[in-house]
Formats: sequence, C-alpha cells, structure tokens
Amino acid sequence: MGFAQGTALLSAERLSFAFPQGTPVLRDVSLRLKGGTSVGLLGANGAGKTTLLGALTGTVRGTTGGSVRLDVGGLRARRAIGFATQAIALYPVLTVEENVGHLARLLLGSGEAKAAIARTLEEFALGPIARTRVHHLSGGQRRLVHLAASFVHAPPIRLLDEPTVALDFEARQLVVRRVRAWREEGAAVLVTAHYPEDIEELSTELVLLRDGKTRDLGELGTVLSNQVRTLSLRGARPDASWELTLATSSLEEVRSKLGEVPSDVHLSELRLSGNRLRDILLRDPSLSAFARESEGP
Ligand SMILES: Nc1ncnc2c1ncn2[C@@H]1O[C@H](COP(=O)(O)OP(=O)(O)OP(=O)(O)O)[C@@H](O)[C@H]1O
Repeated sequence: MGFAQGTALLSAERLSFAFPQGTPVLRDVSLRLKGGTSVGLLGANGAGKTTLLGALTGTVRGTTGGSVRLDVGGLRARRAIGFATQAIALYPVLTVEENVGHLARLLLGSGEAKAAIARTLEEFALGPIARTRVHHLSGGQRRLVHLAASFVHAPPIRLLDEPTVALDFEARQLVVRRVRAWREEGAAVLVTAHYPEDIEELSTELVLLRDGKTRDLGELGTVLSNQVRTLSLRGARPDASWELTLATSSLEEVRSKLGEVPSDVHLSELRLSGNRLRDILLRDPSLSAFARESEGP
C-alpha cells in the first residue's frame, strides 16, 4: 500500500459536531488511524459512532469544529478513504458486477476499473452471484456486496459501520479475513460493531466513545489481559453454584481461590452430600464484560 506501518494516515484533533438545531453529539474527539492497525470503536446505542464516521468523512450536515488531517501521500480524500456505511447503498436493478463496476469507474476511471472489479469479486467470493440483480439477493448477500463495492478502489483508510449486520457465519468469517488482510497490506481500519465478539475479531486497538469524547483504551490484547477470568463451579442442585474471579488461569491461583469457597461447599463435600458436581468451567477474559462496564450509565 506504500505507507509505513504504524504511520497515522488519518488524525482527528478535538473534533466536535452538532446536527442543525440539535444538541452536540461529538464534543472532543481525538483519534489516530494508523497503517496496519484496526481500531474498534465501542459505544452504547446513540453514543455517536455513526455520526463520528460521518464527521471524519464530511458526509453529515451540521456544525463541525476541530480538524481531520489525512497523511496519504497527496491522494484525494475520495481515493484515500473507503466508507462502508451502515445503510446499504446499491442500485437494486443492477447486477452485483454492475454495482461494483459503477463505483470502480467513478473512483478509479475505466483504465484501472477492470482489474479492480475482478479482484474485488474474487476477494469477496462474489463470482457465483456476479450476474445476479441486487434486488434478488438476501440481506446478508447485499451487505457483502455493499462492503465489496465500498472498497473497490483499495483505499488506504477503510471505515466500516456495523459491517457484520445480517451476515451468516461464513460471510462474517470472510469479512474478518478481509479486514486482517487489509491490515497486513498496511491499511488503517476503523470498525464499529454492536457485539464485543465482532470487535474482538476485527480490531487490534480499542477506542471508547462516551459523552461525545473518545478514550483511547490501547491495544486489544492489553485490554483483554487486564480482564479477569471467571471460574464457575456448578453443582447439580440449583443452590450449589459458585463463581470465582481470577486474575490469571494459573493452577496455583485456582487452588488458592478454591480455598476461599466456604467449607460447606468444598468439592469433596459436594460429592459426599450426594450433590454431583456438574461442571467446572474456566472462562477466558472477553470483551463482553468490559464492554458492558464501559457502556453502562
Ligand atoms: N440526522 C440526525 N439529526 C439529528 N440528530 C441525529 C441525526 N442522526 C443521529 N442523531 C442523533 O445523534 C446521536 C448519535 O447517533 P448515532 O447514530 O451517531 O449513534 P450510534 O452510536 O451510531 O448509535 P447506534 O449504535 O444505535 O448505531 C443520537 O442521539 C441520535 O438520535
């Protein structure tokens, strides 16, 4: 892609935004999208994630403050940024190939378009439906075509607003693989999603949007390693279940934590009292609990 990994391709400084006659949605947003990384944007419903993507691309109308800077070797914004909006934008009466081709010709010109169309159809596994009109496709297929068309010009900056909506497992995995490949090619990615599992699979760094401000939470791995593991013991009796939280999964800690369970619920006594131990489950840390805490009131 020609940009050094880790270089900020897009930098927003103290970005603010208010809809006409509306209350401010963004107050003080600072954000860096670096080549080779993928930022997962977390935030509750209505926090302003879609508005932020609109403000970064200049596609929402309202009052904007602060600055958005691109560092993409002089590429114009429409070549440099691909934005897969939350709302699907396709021509229903045109085929998949015609939709992808239309954008390719607009953004690249007819010289480069042919190769870009072929590459995009292949990357998104759209060959079998290339000649199908969009109005004959399922919701998930339309989402995939929308994503493919949005990035047909191979832009170095890629914004994805809820890209996994309506996708089945296979299509979702395809999107996860594509985002990883883009990162490896040096693109800077920003993605919003409602499910922490999606953010976990699609991002390398996390940013939280709350009260109109962004908070850089750092690398996904670091955020996760700071989360606790949970050890659940479930007995056959409904009143015989316990949850312990662990900072690590080391056996030593499990042993010492088990010592904290009151003696009347020790494993040996469970068996003695005829209460079979149904399962012992060690859950790895996940973003779910963290997201619930971060997005809470
Ligand atoms: N066109 C508009 N005019 C006025 N207010 C709007 C408009 N679009 C969105 N808003 C308001 O701006 C706020 C942020 O909305 P936005 O859609 O950016 O949130 P979001 O974080 O993307 O939410 P979700 O997770 O539900 O998609 C909300 O309070 C919403 O009601």
